[in-house]
Amino acid sequence: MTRVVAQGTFDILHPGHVHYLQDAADMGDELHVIVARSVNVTHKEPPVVPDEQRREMVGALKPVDEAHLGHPEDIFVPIERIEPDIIALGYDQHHDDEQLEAALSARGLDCDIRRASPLEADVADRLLSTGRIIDRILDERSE
Ligand SMILES: Cc1cc2nc3c(=O)[nH]c(=O)nc-3n(C[C@H](O)[C@H](O)[C@H](O)COP(=O)(O)O)c2cc1C
Ligand SMILES: Nc1ncnc2c1ncn2[C@@H]1O[C@H](COP(=O)(O)OP(=O)(O)OP(=O)(O)O)[C@@H](O)[C@H]1O
Repeated sequence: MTRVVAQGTFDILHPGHVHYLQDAADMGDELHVIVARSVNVTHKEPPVVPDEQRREMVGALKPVDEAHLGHPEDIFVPIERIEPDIIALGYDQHHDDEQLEAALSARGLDCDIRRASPLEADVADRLLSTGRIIDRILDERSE
């Protein structure tokens, strides 16, 4: 039984998220997703959708066995509980693979770090990022 963890903000869902989660699910037998708390999304605009609602939507996706809300202060607490064999980072996630592996080892956690693949837009009109969806809403719905 290989347990995989994926993680991210997942504010407004789109097919890039589904692709990432399917890719992560294909790395093992059971997929757990850690949904970042709004307070920890500091590297970009914070999410619009509340924490628990994002967790609920991610948990409803086919590749996902269980969705968890992240810890507010210590990102290694959910990892200690879930005990994954693999952590699947998204293709563009800012975490440094080696630093993350070292921090996990320092906490006595032994997991493989892998990178998922990107889903690129095949037609110009596909919206494969939450930021692009929000930009489109602002363009088309503002007076
Ligand atoms: C191994 C790992 C564990 C994480 N655990 C948590 C957590 O417990 N709580 C949380 O708020 N975010 C957690 N995160 C999410 C990061 O904070 C996160 O990558 C970022 O805020 C989400 O941004 P993104 O959607 O642009 O990747 C975790 C990330 C990684 C790589
Ligand atoms: N087009 C995509 N292809 C593959 N993975 C994706 C794609 N878009 C997002 N992901 C992955 O989904 C996870 C959650 O991403 P996140 O919630 O930051 O969405 P986002 O659409 O990239 O957001 P934003 O546009 O605000 O940066 C990350 O691991 C990210 O790499």
